[in-house]
Amino acid sequence: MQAKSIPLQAPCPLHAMSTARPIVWSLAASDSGGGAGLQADLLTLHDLGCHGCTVVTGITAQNSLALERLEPVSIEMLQAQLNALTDDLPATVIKIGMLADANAIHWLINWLKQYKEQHAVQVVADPVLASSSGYQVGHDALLDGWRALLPFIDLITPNLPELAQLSARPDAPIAEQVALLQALGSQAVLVKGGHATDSHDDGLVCSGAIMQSHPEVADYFFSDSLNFSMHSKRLNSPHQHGTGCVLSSAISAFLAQGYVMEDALVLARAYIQQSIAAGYATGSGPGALGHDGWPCSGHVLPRIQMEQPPLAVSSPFAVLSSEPGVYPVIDSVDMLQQLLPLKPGCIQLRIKTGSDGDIELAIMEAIALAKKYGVRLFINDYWQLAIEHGAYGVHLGQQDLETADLSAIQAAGLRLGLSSHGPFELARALQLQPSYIALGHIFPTDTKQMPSKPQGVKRLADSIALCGGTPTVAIGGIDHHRFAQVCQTGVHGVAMVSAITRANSPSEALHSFKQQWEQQRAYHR
Ligand SMILES: Cc1ncc(COP(=O)(O)OP(=O)(O)O)c(N)n1
Ligand SMILES: Cc1ncsc1CCOP(=O)(O)O
Repeated sequence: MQAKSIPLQAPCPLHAMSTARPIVWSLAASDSGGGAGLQADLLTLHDLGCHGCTVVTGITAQNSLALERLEPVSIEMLQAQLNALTDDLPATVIKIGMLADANAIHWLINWLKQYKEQHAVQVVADPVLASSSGYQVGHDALLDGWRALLPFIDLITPNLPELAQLSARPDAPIAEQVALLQALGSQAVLVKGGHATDSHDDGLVCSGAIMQSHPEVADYFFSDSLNFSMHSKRLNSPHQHGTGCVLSSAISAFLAQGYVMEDALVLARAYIQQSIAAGYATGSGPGALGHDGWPCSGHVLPRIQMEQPPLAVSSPFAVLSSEPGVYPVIDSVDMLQQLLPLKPGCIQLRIKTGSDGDIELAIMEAIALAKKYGVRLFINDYWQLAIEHGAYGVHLGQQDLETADLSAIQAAGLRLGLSSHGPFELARALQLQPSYIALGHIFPTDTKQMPSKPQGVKRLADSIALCGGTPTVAIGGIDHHRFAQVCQTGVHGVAMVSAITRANSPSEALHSFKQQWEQQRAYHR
């Protein structure tokens, strides 16, 4: 197994932000100390490329040491603020924080019900039931109000004490407490494990024991279609006032930017990690989080755990001998024969139909031919045959991870390429330390039905930054018109199906892409 490292460019992310800022409303209370509440929400939303509007639900007198007084605003004033925003500044996402009065919650439920019937809006709620300094915001009537609000919330983000209050079952395992919230109408729940971290690896038991010395913080996500946990290194900064507000605002911002829920959660967790690291003292108590912009470094990404036992490998997969470069993805030995003399950076055999016998024959022939020309051949899906016949590498999708024997691929010294379709899958792929990560689809494609939306080059650049030293390959809808902008992101390889295989002359098309690649790489190095 070779260990030659590839010179990788550190691309400057183009940022996933455009000049048009999606609007997010924050319904929350003002924190006179500036570290939490509306103030933290606005800083976060702006930092992540959104425009924050505020609906003040209450005013607090607090500093870094204590919350001394809280005054709810009147229902009339709530209504006036919401009316003012509705016509002129409609929300993409509504973030709800501290609600200080049970009557106001019941009024809000009716209002939200109507608003959601008329507008495509997502609602993220952080049920602030007690301040971090110990001030109890609510009692039974407020809790009942929150429970009645649950069916109108797309994601609720309680910490463990808040979950215990909402479920009224503090001693039950987390999953049981969440099931109670789901029975009341919760669609998705993110339980923040930062407070009590008797962090059992199955994530399902909460003894309530405080173990602030535990090296990891874990958050647990539950929805109808997906459950997973996110694990991050515990940062022992004293300056963590407002973390819940920043997390829920960050999730709202990423949702408003068009990310699906699991991607928004992973990016928000990365943002929190970065924000805690940038925390700073304000007064003589716990200070505020820093706001350091779009997450663009892999070390802030959480470790994702979905399965029992978790997917793991003991060491990195074999590294590529050089960057992937121009990377045709083809489905026949015939096409391989046409392209190999042009020596593409890599090539992939991706056969989706045919008998087992024909497929094995094709794989054997392809491996022999690629060796003859000294071209690195990846086999899509058929990892056992790739091992058996000595391919250079294997390319797998995330669903293939459920059945593939990663240790066997690694032990055989084969390189592993993994697909990803967004930050959640990217984080999951990175923790397996593959030889490269494919990022796609970048543009609309007719070649394959995709469950996700095209990412575009801005997100491609952001993902490349998150991958750090792991080589990246862009795929999906890349043709002659789009090739240059893809190369400019600093990606290490460009995989293409139709732009090469459906060209009048596939070999001429490959030749031209190779020339452009050399020019672009020389220019951007
Ligand atoms: C380089 C490269 N990137 C992505 C894919 C897609 O692989 P996968 O997710 O396994 O989907 P199928 O190719 O099996 O449809 C790829 N093949 N190559
Ligand atoms: C296999 C695959 N995986 C993500 S997009 C894609 C198809 C890419 O094909 P094309 O280059 O023709 O758009």
